[in-house]
Amino acid sequence: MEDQHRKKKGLMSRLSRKKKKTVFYNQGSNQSMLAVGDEVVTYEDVVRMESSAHWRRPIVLIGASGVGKGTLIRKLINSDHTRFAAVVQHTTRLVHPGEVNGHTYHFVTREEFELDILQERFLEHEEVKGQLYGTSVSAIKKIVESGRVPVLDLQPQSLKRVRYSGLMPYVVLVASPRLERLVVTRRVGPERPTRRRTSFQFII
Ligand SMILES: Nc1ncnc2c1ncn2[C@@H]1O[C@H](COP(=O)(O)OP(=O)(O)OP(=O)(O)O)[C@@H](O)[C@H]1O
Repeated sequence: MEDQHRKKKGLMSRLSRKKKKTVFYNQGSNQSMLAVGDEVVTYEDVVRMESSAHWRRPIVLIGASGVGKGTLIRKLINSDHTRFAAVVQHTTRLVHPGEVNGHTYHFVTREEFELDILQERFLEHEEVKGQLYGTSVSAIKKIVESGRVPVLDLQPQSLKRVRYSGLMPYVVLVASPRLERLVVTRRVGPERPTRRRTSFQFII
């Protein structure tokens, strides 16, 4: 009996030792979304988190370029605008006629954008043709506060940031169908005039 008790105690103390070993990241503030080092977390406590009336968990899709993430996001949002919403990106590009600030994009100056980068306000950002585009934590939180579920796609390398952003998203990997299916369903049309079979292999 005592032997059994000692065995159990031994197991418990091994578990709690293991738990203590795992703090590799500074998780304190908003500033701390980046890893302190490049260590990989090998163990962490996991709890089930459901969406509630107070916190809608964002849905983040990841997957190869062209697999259909954007298409799925549009379908989901169009299925119920009162429930799901797209995340409005920030950009430094000029406003085009008919575009509305805060609706199409949050239009900001390069100085404002760069300040936001320094303050780690973006989950990810990129420069395309000399203009900056980024997905901010605040744009996602705004949707959550409106009682809707933000739906967005991110690069896999942004997952570490999203992990420490406090957003607690559901992350869904959009896997590709088989090559034969891709060739049939993504037939050449006005949208994709010259898609070759080999280019599908990048999606798989
Ligand atoms: N289930 C599907 N059946 C047929 N065509 C599809 C399907 N899903 C997506 N497509 C088409 O495949 C192309 C790529 O889709 P989409 O832009 O949604 O991919 P993506 O993963 O968002 O790509 P990226 O990350 O490069 O923006 C589009 O032309 C889209 O119309």
